[in-house]
Amino acid sequence: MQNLDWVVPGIPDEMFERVEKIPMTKEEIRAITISKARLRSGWKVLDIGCGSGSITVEAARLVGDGGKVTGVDRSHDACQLTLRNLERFGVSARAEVVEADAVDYLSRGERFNAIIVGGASEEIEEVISLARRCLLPGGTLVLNAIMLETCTRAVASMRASGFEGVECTEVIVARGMYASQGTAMIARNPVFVISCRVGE
Ligand SMILES: C[S@@+](CC[C@H](N)C(=O)[O-])C[C@H]1O[C@@H](n2cnc3c(N)ncnc32)[C@H](O)[C@@H]1O
Repeated sequence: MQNLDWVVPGIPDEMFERVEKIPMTKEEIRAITISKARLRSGWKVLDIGCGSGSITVEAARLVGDGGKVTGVDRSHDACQLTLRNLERFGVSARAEVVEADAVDYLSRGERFNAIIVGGASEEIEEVISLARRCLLPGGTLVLNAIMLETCTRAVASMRASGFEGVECTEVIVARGMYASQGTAMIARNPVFVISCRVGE
């Protein structure tokens, strides 16, 4: 396996185990999403809709041995894949994976320093309002959305829930594909990264 001595997010996509039909947040989106979460060493992080586990893995690398990441997904196969990717990158001891629906899990009321949401767009208002109650002072919430409607609903809901520093970034990435005559830039789908924080 490629050397992973760096500490900033940026594990190449191809290093993760992938399974057909289980989505994965792509490398550049992942880096921006994690940057907006302002993760600190020792933090407790919740990754809702952990999918292939790429965000769970990167967060587990960043929070260090004193921190902990909980990946939650309603798909059994996604949970199993996340567990395998945690193992693959040697960070299983800093993480747990729970098979559950986002709203059900957040309703348990466990407290976190940061919550990252990659799924659950249908019930985004409820997820945001529950996340507000689960976040510790100074905590951060970051959501990824592909639909404009989800983005506007999320921004309105964050403001209504009393979050500070609500911001939305649309990330449009094009990657070079090398062909015999040169390099064609192939666009990926735009993704909204919506973030906010709880006051100290
Ligand atoms: C785009 S993927 C997230 C990818 C993930 N961030 C990664 O790095 O691989 C969205 C995931 O959210 C999960 N999901 C969607 N709605 C959910 C809900 N209501 N509760 C729990 N998980 C949900 C899906 O099963 C899917 O695995």
